[in-house]
Amino acid sequence: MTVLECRGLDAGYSRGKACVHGLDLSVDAGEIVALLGPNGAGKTTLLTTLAGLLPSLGGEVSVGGQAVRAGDARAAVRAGLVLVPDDRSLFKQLTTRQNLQLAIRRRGAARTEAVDRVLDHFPSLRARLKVAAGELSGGEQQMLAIGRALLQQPKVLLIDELSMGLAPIVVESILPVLREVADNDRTAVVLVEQHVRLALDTADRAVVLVHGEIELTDSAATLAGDIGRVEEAYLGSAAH
Ligand SMILES: Nc1ncnc2c1ncn2[C@@H]1O[C@H](COP(=O)(O)OP(=O)(O)OP(=O)(O)O)[C@@H](O)[C@H]1O
Repeated sequence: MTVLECRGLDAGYSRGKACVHGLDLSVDAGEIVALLGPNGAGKTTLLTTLAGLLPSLGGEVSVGGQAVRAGDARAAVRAGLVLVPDDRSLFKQLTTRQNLQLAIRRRGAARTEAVDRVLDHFPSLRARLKVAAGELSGGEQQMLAIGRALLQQPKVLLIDELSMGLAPIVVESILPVLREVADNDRTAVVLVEQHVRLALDTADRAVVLVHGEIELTDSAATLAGDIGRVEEAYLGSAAH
């Protein structure tokens, strides 16, 4: 079942200068889509626009069949579009626990239960609950950023540059959590990831964005078995 639908989406930083052009993209509930592409392809711009942090320059976005008002971050979160930005945007002076608690409006037992579920996903955060987010390791910060996003009960989790600055072993411990969330909660995940191999191993489908347009899309398993097609799509970008 389609949960996220973009039709003819134009995105960019000023009118008449779109860097994502007429993008059509559908993502199913429980599906992980790896959004790949060279530097400057428009991946961050697309996620930021979906999250309502940038006004879109045209086209439509809907979640669960309901149109989402463009350029309205609150409307995006209410619709279930939740972004984990590449800088992770944690409250660095606040503790891990406080960062998690700020993400949920619910009170009392429901809040404790929701935080507990996140800690089940990321057990290493349990020992770090009283530590300021700024003191956490890069991997712990990424876990906290994803945990905080999960507390907002996303229908579509948008993750920008998951592995930025992290050791591969740390990334490999985080990626299975996305699979669990997709499989068990039917959350859709759009994952921007520079490590193509890791992304293809985790995702159901991959989309290669080049100069703001979809150059290639196929099942992740198919592309993992023919990585040359992905490389060609990237290299093709140099010829544009
Ligand atoms: N704040 C900004 N203002 C104006 N133009 C921007 C801004 N941020 C990015 N751009 C431009 O928008 C285009 C798309 O950039 P974007 O960051 O979305 O690409 P990306 O695929 O995420 O690449 P990267 O992996 O390098 O982050 C690029 O040409 C970039 O220079």
